[in-house]
Amino acid sequence: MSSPAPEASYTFLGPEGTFTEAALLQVPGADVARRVPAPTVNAALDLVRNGSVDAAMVPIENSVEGGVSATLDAISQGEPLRIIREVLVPITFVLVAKPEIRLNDVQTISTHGHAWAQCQLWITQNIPGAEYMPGSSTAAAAVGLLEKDCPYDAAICSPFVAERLGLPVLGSHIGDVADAVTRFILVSRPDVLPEPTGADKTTLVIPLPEDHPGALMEILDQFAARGVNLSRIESRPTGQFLGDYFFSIDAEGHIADARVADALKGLHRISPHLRFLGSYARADRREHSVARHTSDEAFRAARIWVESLQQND
Ligand SMILES: O=C(O)C(=O)Cc1ccccc1
Repeated sequence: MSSPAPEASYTFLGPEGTFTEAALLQVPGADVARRVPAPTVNAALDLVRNGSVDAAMVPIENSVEGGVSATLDAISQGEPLRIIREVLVPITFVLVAKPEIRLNDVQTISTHGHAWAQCQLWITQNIPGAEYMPGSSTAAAAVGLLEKDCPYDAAICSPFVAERLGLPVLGSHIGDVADAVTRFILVSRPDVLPEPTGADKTTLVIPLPEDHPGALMEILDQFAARGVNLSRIESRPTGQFLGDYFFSIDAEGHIADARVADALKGLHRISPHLRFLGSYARADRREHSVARHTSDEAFRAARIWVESLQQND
């Protein structure tokens, strides 16, 4: 199965109006599908794990701030999941406030941690000293402003949410980087493997084995030796004990490609508890070149040659 069935149902980091919902709406058919907002990434993934919905859209990586730790950790542990699609969304932030508040009055601001981190230059220049109150998403922070006794003055969200809620905009294009992009992933249960497209990505979670000097170099060598390029590598603590880490890696190619499959075999020998989180089409459709000696044909010829040598007759 290469994509969710036409009648598929979805969850996303909500409420309505998050950048994550905008990412979900790029999935064909999602605009007319059942869409269930979830309050956190973990809650969204649990709805997939317990079968309440078919797939969840969650943020994974930002061009300015890097990996979204909550997502990297949630997909790396617990019941296995599969990434079946990635979506890129250009991000533009606005500052909205309660109706009676002017820019000079803003003392406290709520938003998602990644949005806050990406607006630091504007905040420092325009409201130095403003205090941050963490929010579960940009849209949740904006909606909160409409509630009685909201404990903060302003929120950072998308222009779309500001307009829909009718909130006064005190600053537009407040992100530090004009063309920031966030990458989102569509996650399903592990019975789905999208077909290779020729421009694919494979995501892996590789625990760093204990008492294995040079393990990281050996892990990286599995990719290098087979001409598999990496597009993201991050280390995250497992939470078990100090110094216990796993690597979250995106590699170019699909598990159906011989060089990727062969790298996975090598990785399994070094770190047997590694997790395959899926092979799926790259959002930018960029194809990568494959050297002749790492092509499917080269691997096939090498296997046939060895098998012929192993025969006794
Ligand atoms: O809070 C949102 O709207 C999200 O979807 C998470 C997020 C936050 C900041 C940048 C991109 C995505």
